Amino acid sequence: MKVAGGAMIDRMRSSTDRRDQRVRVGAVSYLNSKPLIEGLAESVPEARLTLDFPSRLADGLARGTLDVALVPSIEALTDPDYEIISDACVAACGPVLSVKLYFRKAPGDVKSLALDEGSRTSAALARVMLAERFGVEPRIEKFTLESRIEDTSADAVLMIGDRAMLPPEIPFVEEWDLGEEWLRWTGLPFVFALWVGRQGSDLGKVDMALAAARDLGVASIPRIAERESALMGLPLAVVDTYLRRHLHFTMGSAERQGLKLYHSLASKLGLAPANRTVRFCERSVERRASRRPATVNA
Ligand SMILES: C=C(O[C@@H]1C=C(C(=O)O)C=C[C@H]1O)C(=O)O
Repeated sequence: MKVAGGAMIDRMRSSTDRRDQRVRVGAVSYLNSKPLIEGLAESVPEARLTLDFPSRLADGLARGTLDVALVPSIEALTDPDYEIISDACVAACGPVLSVKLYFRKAPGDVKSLALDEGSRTSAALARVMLAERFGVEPRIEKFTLESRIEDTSADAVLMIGDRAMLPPEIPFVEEWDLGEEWLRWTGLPFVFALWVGRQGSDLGKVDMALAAARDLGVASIPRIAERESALMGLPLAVVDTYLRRHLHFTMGSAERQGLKLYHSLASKLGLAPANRTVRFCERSVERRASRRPATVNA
């Protein structure tokens, strides 16, 4: 008999204690995920939607307190039972605007790196780029969700999500947009987050609903941008351009290629399990051509 570890025990407990039988869906609370969850709560009443930071969603899925989550793309490799259940994703082909690495020293001289606590994928991507391109493997520090960039003295600081969309008030010697750097380096789009569930779990119609919510969300970007810019206090043009031009929300073959390359580079550095490939649930493989906006790289 296999002895259950902490995460497995949590998972067993959470599945036996449950009175609420609704499918527990976790989505990222950042602006970038709004087009993926448009109308989702209403369209699948048999699901319960919660919003949180990406790293916390990954922990919830691992512990079994979530059945499906929009997790950092590196997390798809962490459990052999995981599968990607939708072609809906958060991706960029060029500058992403909300994943920034700020340098106090030239990249080749970085000895300490503060990583946004909300991130897993960009955190590993920053380390991959520094190792592969500059041969540096800095000491890692945590950049907490409450911290301001002035609070850390690390040589480089990674910030993601809504707070990364505002320019820092202190000067840095160099700044990378990781979507832009990845495209320049590999010629491929980058997938930041994707919908993952456990193979064999009964998700009802949730996987279909995720694609439908994305289609509705993408068609509703002008309305979402108006609503969110007012809530966030950001200019409408910035929010609209971010959602319409910088991000895209469908995983096609180029995105899967980018994901595969990223996973192999992360594994090589010991940041993801080696010799594991992600499993795509049949319905998650997009049959249409990739719909990246042509203007992004122009
Ligand atoms: C584009 C972004 O993608 C996010 C980046 C993630 C990560 O680095 O782990 C996870 C989820 C995405 O929502 C962003 O947060 O700005």
